[in-house]
Amino acid sequence: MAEPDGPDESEPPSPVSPDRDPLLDVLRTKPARSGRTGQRPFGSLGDQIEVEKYDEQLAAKVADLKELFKGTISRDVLDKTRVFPSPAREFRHRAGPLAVRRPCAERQSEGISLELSMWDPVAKEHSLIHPTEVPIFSRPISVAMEVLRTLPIRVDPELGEGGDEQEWTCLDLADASKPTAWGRVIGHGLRSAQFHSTLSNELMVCLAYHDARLQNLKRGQPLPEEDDAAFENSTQGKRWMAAARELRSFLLQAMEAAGVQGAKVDVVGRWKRRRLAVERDFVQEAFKLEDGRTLVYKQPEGQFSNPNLPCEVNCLNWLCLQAKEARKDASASRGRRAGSQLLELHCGGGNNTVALAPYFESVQAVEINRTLAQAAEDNLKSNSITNTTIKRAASDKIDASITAGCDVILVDPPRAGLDAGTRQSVTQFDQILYISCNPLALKGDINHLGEGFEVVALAIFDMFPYTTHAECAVRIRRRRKAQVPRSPGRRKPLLFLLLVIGAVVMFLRRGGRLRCLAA
Ligand SMILES: C[S@@+](CC[C@H](N)C(=O)[O-])C[C@H]1O[C@@H](n2cnc3c(N)ncnc32)[C@H](O)[C@@H]1O
Repeated sequence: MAEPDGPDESEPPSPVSPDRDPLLDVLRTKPARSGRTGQRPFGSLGDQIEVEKYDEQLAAKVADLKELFKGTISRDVLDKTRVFPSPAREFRHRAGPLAVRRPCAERQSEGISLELSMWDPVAKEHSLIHPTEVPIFSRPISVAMEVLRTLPIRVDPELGEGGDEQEWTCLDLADASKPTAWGRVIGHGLRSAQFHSTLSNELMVCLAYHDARLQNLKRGQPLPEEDDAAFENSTQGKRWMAAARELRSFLLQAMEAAGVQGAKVDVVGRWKRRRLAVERDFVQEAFKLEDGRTLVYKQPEGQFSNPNLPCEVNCLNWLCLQAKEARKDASASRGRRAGSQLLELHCGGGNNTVALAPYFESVQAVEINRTLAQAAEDNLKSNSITNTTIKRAASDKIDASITAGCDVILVDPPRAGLDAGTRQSVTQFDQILYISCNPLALKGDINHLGEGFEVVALAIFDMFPYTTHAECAVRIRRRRKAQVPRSPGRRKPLLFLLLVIGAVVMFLRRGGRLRCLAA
């Protein structure tokens, strides 16, 4: 879903109730808000989440999606759509970046020291996030959000409500008579916070900072206090690390108090071209697939990963089944070895790669983003995958040496769908697996393949509950020659050829008869 190093595309879209804003209305009537994706903009978490209506809302979403795919996917396949619901609460393992705000005087007096807010593109304002009222975040994330609000972190006065320049002191939690030093360090320049958790209760909190001095520095140019050009050894870096360790221990205590089992917390600080991590700048995800394997994934800070992990596991299980089907299909029509080599584009950190590799003899995986390509390499190693090569490249710029021999392709493009070059190369494959977080782009790309291909399986994963968004996946195969429906346009040249042949035969026969008469 994410552009390389671009904005995080895994943000929660605006919650909507199905009767107010059905998908089709959004897709058909709203102008494209993010480039050519035609998608509704991602938005804030309001007060419209109705957990008790989850099933009803999902049913409406599925009906809308089936309606959308009518004419592109056969009736038979639509009827057999596999729908994978999400848990109705605590399903989101990513949140942010959420803007940090200084609370109004009234909230300060209630012990709130910072607020987290999100830009609401519908209301056109920042709306505050109260994780307890919006029960979609994983436990580690909601506990961390809640505790951050009350820790003595002193954010810059300019982040306050308009005109709220009032001074206030954040007192040390241990000694309520002393102002806290670590809270000042953590709060100084803090602009946003991002959260990333795992099913095994790991949590990474990433704090993004503004430092006016860095704006004008050239790449590689040090700050005055960076004696040996290393931020972590500068006074500022050391002070931040000490403060971040304090913060981490408060977060860990809060997890324990909330009964979050086996919690592990990391805190990362990010400035322009500078980054510090208390321990690690990634989380390690682990889960079990239906084929019995337990997979482990390193997910680097600030990079793409699917936000709804239960849905992600369903998606991987479905892909493994479809990989088997694609191979069976390919070998039935083209011989035993057909379908044994996979080309995967947009492999990211290797989520699908690691899951699918054992289902093929070899895999070539392509990713444009350097950090993700490296994470994919690491993930292959930690899962003992040896039949896969990762190539860092743009999907439309890969040469024949990579694609040679591959006859199954998997694509998982960003929200905009396939670019023109990749669309073209996909048509060379007999078996196509396509995962998409944008049904509209998926539909366009399937239609572009034309009549030579057919969708044979469709799955809907409810990756973004309470919104109009969903993740869809399809298996597409090239039709066998006899199955390709002839369009009237294609019949015309054939008809013409038959007429010409008929005329020539008639002419020859008449010529022969004349010669006979002359003899
Ligand atoms: C929706 S994500 C999927 C990532 C991965 N398959 C996963 O499940 O984690 C799309 C991925 O495509 C990558 N990407 C975007 N444009 C690309 C391009 N032109 N060529 C190759 N990869 C690209 C992004 O960096 C991102 O990792």
